[in-house]
Formats: sequence, structure tokens, C-alpha cells
Amino acid sequence: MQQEQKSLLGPQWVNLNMQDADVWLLQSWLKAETADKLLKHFIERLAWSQPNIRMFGKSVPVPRLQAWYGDADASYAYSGIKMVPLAWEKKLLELKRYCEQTCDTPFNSVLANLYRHGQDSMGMHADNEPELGEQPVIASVSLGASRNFDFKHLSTGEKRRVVLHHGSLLIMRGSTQTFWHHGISKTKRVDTERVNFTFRYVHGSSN
Ligand SMILES: O=C(O)CCC(=O)C(=O)O
Ligand SMILES: [Fe+2]
Repeated sequence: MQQEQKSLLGPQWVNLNMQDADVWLLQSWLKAETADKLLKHFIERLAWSQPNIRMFGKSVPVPRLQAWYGDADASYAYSGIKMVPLAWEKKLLELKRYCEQTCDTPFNSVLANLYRHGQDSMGMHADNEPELGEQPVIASVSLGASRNFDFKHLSTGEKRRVVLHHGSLLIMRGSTQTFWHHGISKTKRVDTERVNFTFRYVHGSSN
């Protein structure tokens, strides 16, 4: 089954060949002009906020802005925050559908992150919430500033770094979330915005 799915991704995809994982990257998924328009649109139109998360017993603001969109029944807890999805914004729904076509996988929700500059970040984590199921497929679309995306293997400590460019699509699936953490570290080299979408399929309690 896993082998069959792999071949569906097609020749333009780059397999990151990571141990205990199944990660693929398509750097120029969107045309540059489409990606430019979408970046501007999403920065202006999405309902960005900066919620608090609990870290080491303290409540601290996330070091970026975020927004959670999805089907009404796709709510779940993320880093201690109960995320109730906003109804799909029109262009975001179009992007989701295009992403579903490319990945040949359904998604019902997305976490949108806005990194305002290089000092915004996301700590190392796995997207392993029970609502995502055993071997979640997570599709990550990047717009704007290129940022380093870091992986670390939980038992061997092996590290991998890829640069996610404007208009790229990264897919993590299989056992990736079981064996690896991933995150976006701070950098002094970037002073412009980046928007990232991680499309997911949340298994709701009511369906
Ligand atoms: O911004 C990124 O590329 C990573 C986002 C991420 O890991 C997440 O939303 O869970
Ligand atoms: Fe993640």
C-alpha cells in the first residue's frame, strides 16, 4: 500500500530519503506569480492571531501568528489550545483542493502560520495528535521568505535540513510523525514574511 502510494507522487517530486519516514518535496509547485498573489491575499485576508500556549507551566504567546481553518467538525487540540476551525476562506479552499489533487489525499483542515520575520519560529514538534490518526499525511505549502525546515530523529538524533521556498509543497506521511520532530528555527538572515499552511485530515468525534 505504502509502495503504491509512493509511485503516485510522480517524477518531479524529490524523496528526502529519510530513515523511518516518508517525506517528499516539490519546490516549484505553484507558479511564482500565483504564489506572489496568494501570499499578499492571505496576509491581508486571513484571521491571524497570536494565541498563548503553555510552555514549562507558563502561558506564553506563540512566536508567530496563526489561524486555523477547516470543516466545522474538524476541531482538535494543538499544543494545549482547543482549535475551533474558522469556515474556509475562498482562496484557501481553492488551494486545499489543488493540494488534494496533487497529493491524491483528502484534507479537512489547515493550520496557517505567519512568520512575520526571521525572529518568528516554530519549536521542534511532531504532528502526532490522536485526532490525526496513526500515520497522518500532512501537506505543507510555503509562501514568501525561504526558511530552513529542520528535522531531528527522536532516537538516533540524526538531523536533516531543507529550505522551503516560495510556492513549494512538502509532504510528510507514513511513520514520519512517530520518529521525527520538525520545526522552523529563528534566523537573522530573514526580515520578510513567510506564510505556511499545513493541510491535515482530522478525524472528528462526531463522524
Ligand atoms: O512553517 C512550517 O513550515 C512548519 C509548520 C508546522 O510544522 C505545523 O504547522 O505543524
Ligand atoms: Fe508541524
